[in-house]
Amino acid sequence: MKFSANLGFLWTELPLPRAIHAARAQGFAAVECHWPYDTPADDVAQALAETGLPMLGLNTRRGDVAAGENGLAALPGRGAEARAAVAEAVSYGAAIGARAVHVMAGRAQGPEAEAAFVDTLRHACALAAEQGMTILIEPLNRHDAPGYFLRTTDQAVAIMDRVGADNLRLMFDCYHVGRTEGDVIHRLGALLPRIGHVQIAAVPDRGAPDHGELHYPAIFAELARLGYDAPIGAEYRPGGPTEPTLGWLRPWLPASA
Ligand SMILES: O=C(O)[C@H](O)C(=O)CO
Ligand SMILES: [Mg+2]
Repeated sequence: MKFSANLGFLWTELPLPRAIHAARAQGFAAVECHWPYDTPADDVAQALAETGLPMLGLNTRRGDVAAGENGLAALPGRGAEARAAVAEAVSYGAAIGARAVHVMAGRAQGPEAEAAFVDTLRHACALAAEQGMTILIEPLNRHDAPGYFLRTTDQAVAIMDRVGADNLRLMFDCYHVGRTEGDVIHRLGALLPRIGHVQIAAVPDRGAPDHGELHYPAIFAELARLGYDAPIGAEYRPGGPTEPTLGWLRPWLPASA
């Protein structure tokens, strides 16, 4: 197994370029982030070049976070802002060589929200395809993201079918699936052809993937059996400095690391 450090949660006390170096020093094979937009893309690109780590993905902006917004793509009447957020993410992602953009749906419900989401995703997929990038959508659990449009993996598959784009994939976050859907190992196998990225954290506390309801050694063994060899995103809250929480990673590092 190879792992990607999610720098939206790990090493958040460091500026993003230094966090990329910290991830490399600890043996991660890749990095991913949430909202890197306050950091000049050139600085991120330089850190990636210095470390040799790929940037797997970044998120579209969420909108007015202070007002509780958590994405724009499924908000009826907000299509222009959603498209601008997609354009910004694809442009920033292209500048740093990122492989994927996670388009955040936002808090909305109902057929109009679904139509808005599908419309934004079709646009996003076309834009991302020009850069050879993938678009990801991620169901978020109701405890952490109340009111979020995209709730379940079944709903995500239905949306992907409706959009009908080759570069649209599911972000399968074992934490979110474990919190509300369960049956993680079975779902990974069933959804493998639709999955663009896998993320991990303990359930239910979202700590390091070494305790809690999900037994990650079994999940990693299943992913290996399925032939999944892309880096898995460590998207957990370390609750302090990251290094002391990395015991789970050590068995997966080469002996020299
Ligand atoms: O929270 C998550 O699981 C995400 O992956 C994310 O991108 C931000 O909500
Ligand atoms: Mg996630």
